[in-house]
Amino acid sequence: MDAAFQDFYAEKFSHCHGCGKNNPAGHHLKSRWDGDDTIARFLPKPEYSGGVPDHVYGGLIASLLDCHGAASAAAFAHRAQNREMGSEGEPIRYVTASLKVDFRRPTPMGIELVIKGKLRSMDERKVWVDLTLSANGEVCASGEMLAVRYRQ
Ligand SMILES: CCCCCCCCCCCCCCCC(=O)SCCNC(=O)CCNC(=O)[C@H](O)C(C)(C)COP(=O)(O)OP(=O)(O)OC[C@H]1O[C@@H](n2cnc3c(N)ncnc32)[C@H](O)[C@@H]1OP(=O)(O)O
Repeated sequence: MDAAFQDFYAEKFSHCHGCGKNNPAGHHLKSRWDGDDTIARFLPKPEYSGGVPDHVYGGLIASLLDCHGAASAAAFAHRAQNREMGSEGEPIRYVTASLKVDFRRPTPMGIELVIKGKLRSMDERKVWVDLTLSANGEVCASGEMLAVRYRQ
């Protein structure tokens, strides 16, 4: 499988609980291209249940959208410069400035979740990303992110 966007984060930036490869207790979310959009897949462990055992905890859903959106913003910004993540030159990295999540229906446990990102727009320092999280082909949550370029 192709390298994920997060595989190109510097070691010092790889401690995120949601997506950092250097966080042994973390989720290790991996985001990749899906045509012009982005995609990640994740199967929650049973301890991430919500109010009832067969629904996913909303905080985990927000976390998955957060990490996928920030990684997607970085990838979109690279492509806007006709580059890919990991290419030569200064890495372009983004942090989440704002994330709105709509929980549209309960998210079932025990099913691989599909998280997708779509570029809405970008300017010099900001990227707006539309996000969805689906199970069994149904959108369970959607999100809107503003990611801001991290000044190294
Ligand atoms: C912190 C992490 C460090 C490590 C970085 C490594 C990076 C590579 C690895 C990534 C690892 C995985 C990441 C996973 C995703 C997270 O979980 S990231 C962690 C959660 N996010 C944070 O902790 C971010 C905390 N906030 C901040 O650091 C600062 O507020 C920001 C977002 C960098 C912006 O601050 P700033 O650089 O001083 O820029 P500022 O002028 O305030 O804002 C820039 C523009 O954005 C707009 N803006 C800023 N915030 C907002 C907002 N909430 N709503 C609307 N507009 C806003 C401003 O109005 C401004 O617009 P313009 O005037 O340019 O039109």
